[in-house]
Amino acid sequence: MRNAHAVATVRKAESALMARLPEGALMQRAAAGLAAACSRVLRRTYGARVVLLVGSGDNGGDALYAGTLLARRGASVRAVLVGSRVHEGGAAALRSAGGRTVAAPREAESVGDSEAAAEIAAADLLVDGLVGIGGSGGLREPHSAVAALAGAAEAPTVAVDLPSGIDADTGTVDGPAVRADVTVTFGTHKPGLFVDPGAGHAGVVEFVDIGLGPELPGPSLECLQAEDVARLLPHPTAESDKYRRGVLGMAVGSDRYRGAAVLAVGGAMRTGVGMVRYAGAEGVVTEVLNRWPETVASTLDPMDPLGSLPGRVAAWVVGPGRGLHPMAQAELEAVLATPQPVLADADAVTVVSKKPELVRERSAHTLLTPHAGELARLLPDTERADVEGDRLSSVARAADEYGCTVLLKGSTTVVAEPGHPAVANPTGSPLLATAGTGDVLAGVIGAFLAAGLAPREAAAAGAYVHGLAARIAHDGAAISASDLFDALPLALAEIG
Ligand SMILES: NC(=O)C1=CN([C@@H]2O[C@H](COP(=O)(O)OP(=O)(O)OC[C@H]3O[C@@H](n4cnc5c(N)ncnc54)[C@H](O)[C@@H]3O)[C@@H](O)[C@H]2O)[C@@H](O)CC1
Ligand SMILES: Nc1ncnc2c1ncn2[C@@H]1O[C@H](COP(=O)(O)OP(=O)(O)O)[C@@H](O)[C@H]1O
Ligand SMILES: [K+]
Repeated sequence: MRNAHAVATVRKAESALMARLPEGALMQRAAAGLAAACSRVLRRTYGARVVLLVGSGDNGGDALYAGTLLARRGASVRAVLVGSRVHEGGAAALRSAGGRTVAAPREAESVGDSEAAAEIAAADLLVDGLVGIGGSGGLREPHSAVAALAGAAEAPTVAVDLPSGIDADTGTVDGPAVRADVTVTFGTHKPGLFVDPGAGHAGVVEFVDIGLGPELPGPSLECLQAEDVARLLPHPTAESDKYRRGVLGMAVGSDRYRGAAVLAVGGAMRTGVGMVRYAGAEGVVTEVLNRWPETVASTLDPMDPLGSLPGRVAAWVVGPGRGLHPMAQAELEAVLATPQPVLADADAVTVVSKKPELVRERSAHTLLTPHAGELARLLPDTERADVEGDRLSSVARAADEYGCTVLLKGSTTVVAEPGHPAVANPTGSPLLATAGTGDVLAGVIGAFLAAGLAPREAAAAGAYVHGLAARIAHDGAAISASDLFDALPLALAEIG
């Protein structure tokens, strides 16, 4: 598990730890880890040209002390000083180790022709110490101009604590920001390293333990790793039978959207569900049975559709491709009236946004799985762009408002549940941005719910497996939702 803490929490823990340690000890620990990571990226430190981008805070201080260690190992180190002040101790240490400092021009227009620009262009390695957790808002000038030069340079970039220009708590990016190949983060991960667009700027995230652990409370965000998912996955045993493995009720697809039913049922089947009890219109039942003959399917009686919904299920998936007509709404209400956990996706999310009490007043578990547009509908005065701009706060707000688990799909899938840390999925991939993959996801998570996983864990594990399956299915060309069927068992086997 990778844990992340909000900046305010990190600050508090750091001051508690600093009070017990000699002055500067934490920065030395951070710098040692940072220098080691730089050496790994460089492979050969001796003779390498290392350029530090140094802002006026302690993030710059870390870069300067790490640069000092690299200079002592034979690197040629230049520090480009950006901003009104510099960490004096760090700058003095670097100079005494043979490094040089170069001031960047204060005016953004002059940065491009400066000595600093020439140093950045000729570097073998750039170290981004412009701003860390003390950053607020988008990068100001001349930081922004220096970040742009770093982006245009050929050298790999190692970011100190986090890429400058990303918001540490949310991962939002306002204007230019550093794109790192490696981010070396100290004490704990920062939420913005796991959530796009910040995550996309961080590259490979390396963690340096500076001894903060005992001072930290529980995380605000978790990022599951393969071993965490392996612990969650249901594994059939000798005593298993189809009922114990989990029976999933599925009210998905319609005459208009038959594919949604085939995709969602397939997602559940290929994740190892014990049994799917499917209910739908006659034409859809035929399609589902043609592709998945193992489905236990019933045709809804047009005179009494609710009466023909299957019973004896451990969990429900409702909504994908089901439509918004009154009958679909009545069906959703009937399913939500059962005591089983319910995953409500797509059209069902839209219905819930108009009747929040359907979920709020439920005592059984509900998992909503909106994309950004659907989440915007769930929240008052919220546009899609607001959700995309701050995925973490938006999904947490929806979970609180509806008193249930919410999984927000998209560039980083994030799961929130009141009273628990949010979860960010690390396996997502833009390969999944194609019609129907969300239907498959609903089936995958439904299989986990039916097997007895709690909604937060089912959602997080489902997103992980789904993203990994997309990567496995991808052999260089584009993939479509049906390609996930064969890849899902491979993803599950890879996780173990
Ligand atoms: N506090 C501690 O105990 C430790 C802190 N460490 C480092 O210290 C960093 C935090 O240091 P600071 O609190 O000094 O803060 P930062 O160094 O992150 O940033 C503060 C400086 O950046 C400027 N700044 C803020 N937002 C800006 C923007 N948008 N554009 C341009 N300039 C901006 C501020 O005016 C200020 O001068 C951490 O990220 C980490 O790298 C590490 O040394 C480990 C120990
Ligand atoms: N840019 C992206 N990067 C990573 N994953 C994405 C991206 N865009 C969409 N996805 C994923 O693709 C799936 C799309 O689901 P959804 O929006 O419900 O589409 P559909 O209803 O067509 O199936 C989700 O799992 C979502 O997280
Ligand atoms: K930084």
